[in-house]
Amino acid sequence: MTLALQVSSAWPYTNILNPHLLESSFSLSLQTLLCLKNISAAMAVVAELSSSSSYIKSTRLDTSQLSISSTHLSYLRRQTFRPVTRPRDATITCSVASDQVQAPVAVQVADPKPKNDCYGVFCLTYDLKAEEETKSWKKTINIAVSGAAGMISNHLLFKLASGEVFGADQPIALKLLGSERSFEALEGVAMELEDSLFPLLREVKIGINSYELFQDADWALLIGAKPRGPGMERAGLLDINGQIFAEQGKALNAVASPNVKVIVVGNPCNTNALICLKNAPKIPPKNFHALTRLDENRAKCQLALKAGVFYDKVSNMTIWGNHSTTQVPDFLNARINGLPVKEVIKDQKWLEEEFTEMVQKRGGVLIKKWGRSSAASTAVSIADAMKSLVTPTPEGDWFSSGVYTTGNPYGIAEDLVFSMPCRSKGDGDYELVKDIIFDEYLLQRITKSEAELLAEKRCVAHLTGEGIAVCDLPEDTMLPGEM
Ligand SMILES: NC(=O)C1=CN([C@@H]2O[C@H](COP(=O)(O)OP(=O)(O)OC[C@H]3O[C@@H](n4cnc5c(N)ncnc54)[C@H](OP(=O)(O)O)[C@@H]3O)[C@@H](O)[C@H]2O)C=CC1
Ligand SMILES: O=C([O-])CC(=O)C(=O)O
Repeated sequence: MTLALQVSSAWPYTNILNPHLLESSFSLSLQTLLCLKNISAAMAVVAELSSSSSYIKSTRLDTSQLSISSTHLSYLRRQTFRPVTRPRDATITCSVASDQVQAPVAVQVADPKPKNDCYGVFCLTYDLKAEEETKSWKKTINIAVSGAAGMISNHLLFKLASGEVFGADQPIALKLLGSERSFEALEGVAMELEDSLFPLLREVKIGINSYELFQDADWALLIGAKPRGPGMERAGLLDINGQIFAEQGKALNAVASPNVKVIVVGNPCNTNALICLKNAPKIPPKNFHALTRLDENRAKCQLALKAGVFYDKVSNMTIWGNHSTTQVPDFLNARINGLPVKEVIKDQKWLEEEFTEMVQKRGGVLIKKWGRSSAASTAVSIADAMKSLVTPTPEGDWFSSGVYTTGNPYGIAEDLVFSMPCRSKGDGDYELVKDIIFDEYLLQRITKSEAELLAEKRCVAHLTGEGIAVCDLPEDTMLPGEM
């Protein structure tokens, strides 16, 4: 919106710094500052804005425009200012000659509809339809990301912004959710996004309020979660993280696009996804996914290594069940060069024991080497999971995703989020693959993972609206990253 102001030296520029006005990012034209008399006065203001105010996060001055971007509402709250309801984005223009002195006049609000908060360069307005190169682009989609200052996001956001997932004609808006703790880091992330000059990245918003950040989200990538600390019981982790995902489910239900696609990454991701969907009754349960694509990718890699082929020759790889050490990498239905795995790798013992355990515990082995959990490969797998939903699945193949079991054709207990084989037409939706074969070994392993998820579900009953929680989790299972 536009605020028309007449500015004079009698209107001290410190008013510009009024935190109530600074409720959101705004820009001042250089011309406005020239009202303060001359260019050196303007430069002095810039210097002072930069140095004296802790809530001014960056200033930029070029020959035509000074933009001061700062200020998230929540950030201001931390500065103990109590923001009042103000226009969110203001352009202050000056209509007086630089040497004129005038008394301040009343602020006129030209457009009462507030524009969303935005970060830095992403506050500039643009018209995609006005440019030849962007005229044919699709409508901008909103992608909300939680845990946006974390390690996985740090890889993922740049892949999304590059156009790798949605293509070169799909502009995107990133809505980055952090917390009090991570707000500064989130600003760092936003600055790096600014400096990357991605043509497709049209909007970036950062904040700590899921109801603001999830507004009209077309995709929600829920990555933020508390890691399991030393001495923490799995039941404790389920409860702490479950509360985060219950809250985020409510926020999605209230403000996201009704057909939002949700990918839950934060662990324990299957049960977090179940909690999230139970708290979002307006969104189809089918739209919720728990990320098991990393497990699929890990399994493909190990089969390729054993068979002595490159990993692009491995297809039809299903991960069944929970993203935990009970997950089942299905070598019965997988293929190498189009042939059943068992025709290529004849070592059944290796498949049942070494291969299976290697995939289940790959995350933990990596943590031992790296000193931190898989971040880059997880980001790649999130991008893969999204691409699998927005591009048609190649004929005869499928991908794995943790999805809602109700109506599944495999006899898996209803009302869980369970990794299963899916195919997509590329419309964001998926269907479960029907022609799957089972043997005793596979069924037994699937049953173990199912039992674990049923136990997790009982343990979070207080978060899914199903009564009192009872935690009888199996002792011998862990997250992939735990050792
Ligand atoms: N499904 C899968 O295949 C995989 C899942 N994961 C899981 O993804 C999640 C994120 O991993 P990664 O990015 O490496 O982790 P990081 O620790 O780098 O970042 C995670 C973010 O989670 C948020 N967070 C931390 N503690 C809490 C808390 N108590 N409450 C709310 N949020 C918290 C923090 O953001 P903020 O302070 O902004 O809230 C932090 O930035 C983890 O749960 C991890 O186990 C990891 C690898 C694979
Ligand atoms: O347990 C973790 O946090 C890491 C994880 O999920 C994985 O590597 O698959």
